[in-house]
Amino acid sequence: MSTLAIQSATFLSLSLSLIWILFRSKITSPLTKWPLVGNFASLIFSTLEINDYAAYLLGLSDHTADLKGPLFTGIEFVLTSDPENIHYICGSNASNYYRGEHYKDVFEIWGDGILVAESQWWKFQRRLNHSLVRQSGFMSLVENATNRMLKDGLLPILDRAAELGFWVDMQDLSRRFTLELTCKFLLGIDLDSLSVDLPEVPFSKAIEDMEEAIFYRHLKPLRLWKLQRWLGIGVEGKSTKAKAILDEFVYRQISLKRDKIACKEGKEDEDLDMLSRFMAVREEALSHDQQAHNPNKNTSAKVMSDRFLRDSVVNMLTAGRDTTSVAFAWFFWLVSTHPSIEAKLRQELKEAFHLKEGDKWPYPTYQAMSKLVFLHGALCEALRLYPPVPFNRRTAIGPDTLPSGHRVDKGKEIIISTYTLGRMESVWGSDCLEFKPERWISDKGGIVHVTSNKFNAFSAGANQCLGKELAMLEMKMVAAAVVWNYHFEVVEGHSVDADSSIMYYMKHGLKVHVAKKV
Ligand code: HEM
Repeated sequence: MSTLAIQSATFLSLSLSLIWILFRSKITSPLTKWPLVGNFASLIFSTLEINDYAAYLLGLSDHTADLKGPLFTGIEFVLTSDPENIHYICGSNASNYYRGEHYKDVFEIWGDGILVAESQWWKFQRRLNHSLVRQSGFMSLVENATNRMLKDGLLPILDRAAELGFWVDMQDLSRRFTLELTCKFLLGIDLDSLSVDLPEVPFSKAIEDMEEAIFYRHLKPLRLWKLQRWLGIGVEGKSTKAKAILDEFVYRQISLKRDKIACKEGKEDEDLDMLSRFMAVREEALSHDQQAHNPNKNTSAKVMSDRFLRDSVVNMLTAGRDTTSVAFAWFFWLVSTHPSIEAKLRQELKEAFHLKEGDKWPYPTYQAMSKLVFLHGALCEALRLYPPVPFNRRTAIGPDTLPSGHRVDKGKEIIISTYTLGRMESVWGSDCLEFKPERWISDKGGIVHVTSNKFNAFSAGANQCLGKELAMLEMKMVAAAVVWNYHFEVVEGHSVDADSSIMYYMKHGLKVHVAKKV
């Protein structure tokens, strides 16, 4: 090698080492805004997963930090996990905050649906979806579908894995389970993705590809990812193809449902699925529109389009499926790695349903699930430590000062780190990182209710999750049946890490060996 090459290599490695030492050293705080790269310098050099990095930053800054991205990127936001700020932004001063100017662009998968809508259009959808999940018979539909999918889908797969000794990916199985269940109450269909050969479901994969692109849109300048989308390259290219697959599936379901309803013309329609109801609302809007003085012209016009049906389905599909499946994966992992808690969960099931070791699972009703206080605590703990939606964002409509004293200008984005909030010592105590279902049980044996500005997994205020009760019910029914029937052992060498996505997925899934208990 020539002397010049050796000198250049030495200079380069010395410079890199110096930069590395500067960024990693204690004298340089990650909260320091560097001239060109803003606060992102330390992020580039960090080996932490992004949510852990947010927790680390917030730990250094009393739980609120004003952050800036590299020059010309336009990335600038307040990151917070301060419960008082959360209460203020989502509750007492919520009227000064909205989802944001580019929100619909970033979350294009949701079209104009409830998860991205604002003002009157959001109110209309909120009322509609609320009435659908509360309609009589809906919970029984969910109960029957859950038990049937346990009996005919999930449990036979786990039995087979236990008998033949092969490992299964519990994250993948949970995702298939919640997909089947959501498709049942939303579209009234079975996909058969929980059959033993575990077939690929293209539109399910399409949703994951779109979610990956959404995550990176939070880290890239707007112009960059829009250019990538226009060029059809990288995750953006993948996301565009995914959208076409998803839309094709949903529009086909709408058309099939229309045919089905047409065939039943004149007969009483007993379908409880949400798509049938969205269609009925659309028909109603069409008939209202023919009246001369329809006071809700704007809403009606939106409801009348097929796009309304598409967006309603996609919003409910992603809201109901991904969140719950992520919660399952972390719950099963926590239980499999905490044998004393697994034993307490089994003990609770024995007492509640008069079971002895080896008894067959009785598939209790959903009302009976309210007896399971320890299970409730264990699920809340999983949601606290591993919230399926690890962050949420809002944008200031006008200038404001947060309770933490931070100024926010008009248009400033605020990112709420739900992940950090669940791990804060000042909120949860010195054992905040421990999996302790007992913290959710009162001295009298009842459930401890924690306000949503401290336990934010389902968000807070007006936009709080509409499916919270449904999700808790579904999780209890599945978790109880699985914990009673099986014990999981994580496959040796399998690493359980979080993925970079808007959902707190496990990067490599959850590979477990299954042992039968019954
Ligand atoms: C463990 C399970 C779940 C978690 C952790 C969860 C979490 C959340 C969060 C954090 C939000 C707020 C999003 C925002 O502010 O932009 C939300 C909203 C929502 N969730 Fe859930 N969710 C779960 C299950 C479900 C289920 C099963 C359904 C459907 C039946 C559902 C339907 C919705 C809807 C419709 C909204 C929009 C509410 C609005 O903007 O008014 N969720 N959820």
